[in-house]
Amino acid sequence: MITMKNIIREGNDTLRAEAKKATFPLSEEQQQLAHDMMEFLENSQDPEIAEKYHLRAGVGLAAPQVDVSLQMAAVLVPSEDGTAPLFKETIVNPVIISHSVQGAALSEGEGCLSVDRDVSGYVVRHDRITLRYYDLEGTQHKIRLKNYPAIVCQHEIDHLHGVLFYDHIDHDHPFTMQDEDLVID
Ligand SMILES: CNC(=O)c1cccc(C)c1Nc1nc(N2CCN(c3ccccc3Cl)CC2)nc(N2CSC[C@H]2C(=O)NC)n1
Repeated sequence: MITMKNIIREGNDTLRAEAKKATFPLSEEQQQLAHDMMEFLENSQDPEIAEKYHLRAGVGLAAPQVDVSLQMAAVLVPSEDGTAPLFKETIVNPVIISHSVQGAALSEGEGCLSVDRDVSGYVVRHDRITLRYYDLEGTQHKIRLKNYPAIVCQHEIDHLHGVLFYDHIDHDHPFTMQDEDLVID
């Protein structure tokens, strides 16, 4: 299982590299990694397992964060009421093919499993995106996401291109955003 010791932190060059596009069929090893990444997110969101294994909770994990420079990320955004997740998918070779002009940012800022410090400020992203990606079988998908799931996917796609959330923060005006941008709780 993946634990925090497998997650690389700021300063590791892999976090700033352009990850390699996956080719299909994925290797057994790459398929196992996808499974392990999703399992990490599930474990991290379970208070008992997270406490037992000292896991930081996350809703997304990109392969470069476990030192594998491959364009693959696991996303598991739970619903408020604990029923079916808002979004659960392993996205391979994801591309944002269109997006809203309107921006959005998490009201509390963003955290990252690879950043062991609080960096405050609005991370303004696209509120709505049309995302093209491949699943583990190599089937192409084109979906529209908005608000929190859209923000999480943009955060994970950034990791595949060596971008970290605080690269987007205007440190002179960290809590300034356009009037039409949304603040998401
Ligand atoms: C500095 N302020 C903050 O971090 C911050 C502070 C307050 C609120 C938010 C909303 C903040 N922001 C933020 N909170 C999260 N979590 C909230 C708690 N949750 C969770 C926790 C426990 C069980 C189950 C779950 Cl689900 C896990 C996810 N996640 C992200 N990000 C940024 S996009 C990728 C995603 C990620 O997985 N990061 C590790 N940001």
